[in-house]
Amino acid sequence: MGGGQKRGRTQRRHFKQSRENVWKHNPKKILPDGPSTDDSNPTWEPFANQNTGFEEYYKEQGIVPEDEWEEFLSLLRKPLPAAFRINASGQFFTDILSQLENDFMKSLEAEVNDEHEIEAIRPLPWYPGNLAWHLNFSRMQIRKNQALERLHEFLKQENEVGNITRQEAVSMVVCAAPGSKTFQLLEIIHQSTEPGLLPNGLVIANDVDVQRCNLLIHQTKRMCSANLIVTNNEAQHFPSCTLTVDHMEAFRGGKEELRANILQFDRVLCDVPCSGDGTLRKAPDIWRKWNAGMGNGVHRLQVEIAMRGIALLKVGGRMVYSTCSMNPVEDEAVVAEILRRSGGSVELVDVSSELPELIRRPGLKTWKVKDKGLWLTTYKDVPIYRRNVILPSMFPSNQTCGGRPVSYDGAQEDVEVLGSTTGKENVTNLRMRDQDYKSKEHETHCGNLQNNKMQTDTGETANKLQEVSSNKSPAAEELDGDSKVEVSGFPLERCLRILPHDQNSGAFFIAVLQKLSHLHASHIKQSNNIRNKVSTTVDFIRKDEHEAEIKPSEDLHHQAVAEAASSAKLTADQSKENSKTNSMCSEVTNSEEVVVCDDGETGQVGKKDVKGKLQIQGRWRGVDPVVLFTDETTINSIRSFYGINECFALDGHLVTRNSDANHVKRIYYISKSVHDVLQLNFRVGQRLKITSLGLKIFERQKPKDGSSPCSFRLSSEGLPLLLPYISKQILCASLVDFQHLLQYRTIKFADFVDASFGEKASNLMSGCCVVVLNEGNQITDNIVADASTIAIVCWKGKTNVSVLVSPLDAKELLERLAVRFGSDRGTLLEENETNSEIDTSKNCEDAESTDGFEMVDQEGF
Ligand SMILES: C[S@@+](CC[C@H](N)C(=O)[O-])C[C@H]1O[C@@H](n2cnc3c(N)ncnc32)[C@H](O)[C@@H]1O
Repeated sequence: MGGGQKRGRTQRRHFKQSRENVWKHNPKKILPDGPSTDDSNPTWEPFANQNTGFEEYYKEQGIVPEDEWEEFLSLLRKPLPAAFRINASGQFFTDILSQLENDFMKSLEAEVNDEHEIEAIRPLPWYPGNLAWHLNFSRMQIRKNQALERLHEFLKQENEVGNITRQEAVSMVVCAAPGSKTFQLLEIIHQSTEPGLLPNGLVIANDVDVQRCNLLIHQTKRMCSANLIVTNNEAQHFPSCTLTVDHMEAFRGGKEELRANILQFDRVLCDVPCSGDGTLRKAPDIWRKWNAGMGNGVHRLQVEIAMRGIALLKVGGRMVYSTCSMNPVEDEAVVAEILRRSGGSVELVDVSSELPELIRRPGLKTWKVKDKGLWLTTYKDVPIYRRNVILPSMFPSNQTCGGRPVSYDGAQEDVEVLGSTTGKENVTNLRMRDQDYKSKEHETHCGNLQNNKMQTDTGETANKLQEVSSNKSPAAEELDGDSKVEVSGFPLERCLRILPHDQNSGAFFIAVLQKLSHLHASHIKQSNNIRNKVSTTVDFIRKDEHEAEIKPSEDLHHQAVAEAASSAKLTADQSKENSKTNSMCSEVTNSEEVVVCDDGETGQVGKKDVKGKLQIQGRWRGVDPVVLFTDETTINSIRSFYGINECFALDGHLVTRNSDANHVKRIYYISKSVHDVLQLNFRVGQRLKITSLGLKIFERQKPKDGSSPCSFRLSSEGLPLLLPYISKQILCASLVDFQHLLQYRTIKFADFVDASFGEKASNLMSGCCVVVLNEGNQITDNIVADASTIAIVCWKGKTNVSVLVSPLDAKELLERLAVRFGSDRGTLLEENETNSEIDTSKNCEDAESTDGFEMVDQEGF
């Protein structure tokens, strides 16, 4: 795997930047007032864990009642306890659960050191099946505490092999950390399918940052899923993969086929980029950096990404919008803007009865915006020269200077006089920390407002503009009297905010949205107009002639196309982005999934597509094209060598990143759902920039002596999928011989305890083989494998059998066998560590027993 090591180092460096590190060279002095200033005398000092700007901001926003404020701050200043989730689709998940419940929980009883907690380690009460766990120690404490050493080792190892995933407790509610939420989504689709079958669905995970894409690929590789595509597009311009009006001409009379050719999603998770102040406990450097402008700065992008998510959603589908920020400008304001722009096509779902054990707070109905030290309660107060930064959508009413909301007509309902709606009645089912919770700040605002209706005039606006032009700040004057506050009429209390002191976690914001009908083309156009209005400097979406042709009364398909059109036609605009994309790609030329593209050959497109393909070469340069692997000779030789049952389809399911079949090194298996998306992507001219897809199933491996008739070995990741369909090159070993193989890595035929096993092994064809653990001393002539079968990929040489499993995986498997079958764990593990030094590749060239990816410990333990 060329470049694995290099990539590992780069990733480590990249992710170390955000690590828990409270003693760090701090070149900037910390002002008591918040953000730092330049300082030529660098000091070595711990990160400040206070920022008066932060405190003032959140007190004013009223996200925490006054009597909880000290507790809130005190928790924010403590390191975040570690949390992890057991991979329920892992073969050993019940063993791991039992080890945690029966071994670690008991043995660590004495180790509690936190006044908030009575147990050292406990399952999260709101997460089903005891599959998510909370440790009352930060990762730093775990690393340093000797009593926790055994637990630390256990967590590290299980995390590395994919049996558990470190994940922040509150982010388990939904979505993906660098891969962990995607992993969780994959688990969900796999669990809903019978063992041994591939799910009908798929997950497309997208990130604009190619380094994060690579980390995500690494994390999700452990899930061994053929139903994943990782893309590297800008989310706000995520391609539609929808056949547009031009294409539709070619499909007259074939609407059914056309329907199948629209890429729309049942679920979308928008875990958007944010200021991240909900992660203060694990990233304390945010204390130093935080300022109110951070939230304002990402609001526009968040709205754009969320709206793109809505456009890509099927009618009836749901989207989760989430941030790890507590800031209402990034949270409620964005949700309100989605509802406003969607014009009744989207509803905010009441999820108050879900996960009743999870303590959460309702979303705010009112908030303010802070800019350059000024508190702004309404857009009318925004000085003209700040209007390209502070947008109407940041305020609860989205009211412009003209007194009208800038969105669709129905958005008028969004403006209410404060006091008329608090939304409190909608949140009675939530398990609140304080059932009567209602921010005192809110009450104050409400009280003040009841006598102060919102101004919807024009005269006052004119006065303000005059004041602005004379360089005075009308906002400052009005705020002195705290005379008015806007309140959103949307049911924003249905959003949830989780605060650190609710359950000793980080902070998180979640909103669940459901698409009720297609977005009206005019809303899309209006959104574009809004963008043009609010900023003359940003031109996100090119005007689209086809959009205007689509009549709202046309059939559903047309509406779906209209929705998608907002970015389907971005292709031309995206050429502007090319230089950026290309430079990103050039950073990853050594990676496994994203490598330098020598030619644009995809091998799968018709004449018409070739033109598109050449354009794509420019746009996606630096990314190897995905190519369906159709070389019949090779496929037949693989099928025949391993005796792969005909009912296991290979045709149309194998892809590579190399168009020259003779030089293909790795073959990936893709599900039918991934195949369909891939075909659609070819048809629309490869708009999706795919960095990885499917499951590595075969790898080229030549025996030194050329004795094996098959030049591809099985990959460990692909084995569980293929195993039930293999009838040749497969052996059944007793527990002791299986353990010896893992332990010594290479064993001569004559040295197996079970002589008949050695004999059968010697009779196999040279090359790759599979050794299955014979758990119940079954008759071994007819091996029936299923999802619970324990098996490893090996190599049959002239005189011996060697394992093609990484030393780490071998160690883990030995440990699991020891726990399950009660073998002498200590001896076996010690010996295994010694033997892992043995060169496993002595039988064959290119033997990659470790799969070559250096572990990144950022998200580990
Ligand atoms: C809060 S993180 C969450 C992402 C992911 N769910 C995770 O936890 O790793 C935001 C992610 O958005 C990515 N991002 C930032 N801007 C983006 C954009 N315009 N399009 C797509 N991804 C973007 C960042 O690289 C980052 O990985």
